[in-house]
Amino acid sequence: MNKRFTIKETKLPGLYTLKRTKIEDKRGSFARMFCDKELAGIMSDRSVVQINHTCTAEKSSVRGIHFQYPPFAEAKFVSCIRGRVFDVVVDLRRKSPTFLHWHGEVLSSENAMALFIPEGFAHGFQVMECNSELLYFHTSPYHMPSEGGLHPEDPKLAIQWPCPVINLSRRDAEQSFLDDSFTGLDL
Ligand SMILES: Cc1cn([C@H]2C[C@H](O)[C@@H](COP(=O)(O)OP(=O)(O)O[C@H]3O[C@H](C)C(=O)[C@H](O)[C@H]3O)O2)c(=O)[nH]c1=O
Repeated sequence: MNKRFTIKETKLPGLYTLKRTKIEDKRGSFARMFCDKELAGIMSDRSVVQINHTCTAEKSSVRGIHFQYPPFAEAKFVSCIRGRVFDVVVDLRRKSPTFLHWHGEVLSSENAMALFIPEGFAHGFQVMECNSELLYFHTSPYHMPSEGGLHPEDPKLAIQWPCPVINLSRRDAEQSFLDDSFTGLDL
């Protein structure tokens, strides 16, 4: 059987795009969403401990940008199973040569693209089609006290969102902008 994922590293070390192989026939298509054997090279000794699902109704809505502090820092495998989103990750690893750099990737059910996001990155997305749905595979359990967040319109990040940012949760809208006191995560 041919490989089920095409894996490529991005310009942010440790962040990978994965394109699912769609097996298509007259009924439609079949794709594998996760495979510990084929993804062992990037999953390493991590395992999936939680799977979350979000549905976001209105185009231009933004969720995020979130992360968890160590020891609850998590790797996330994010896939879009309906619609289309502009997915954004920010490198928060203090020792990284790309500290505070961001990467944007269009994930859609159509392009079958996913992101593997290692520990030390913050994640958010903007909906580009209404009623878009994401699946997240997490390698660390949700731990609310360890949650951290960045404001999606933080000038220090200068994220180029494709549409005006709307529908932020109260928590996200109230995130303060980064200042020089933020030195990142020590991972
Ligand atoms: C993340 C999470 C949340 N929750 C509860 C907490 C709230 O009562 C409710 C909604 O949480 P929140 O508003 O933080 O959901 P999002 O804004 O979609 O957050 C997510 O969106 C960004 C883009 C992400 O990458 C994270 O996976 C996640 O933080 O679900 C849970 O019960 N378990 C969880 O793992």
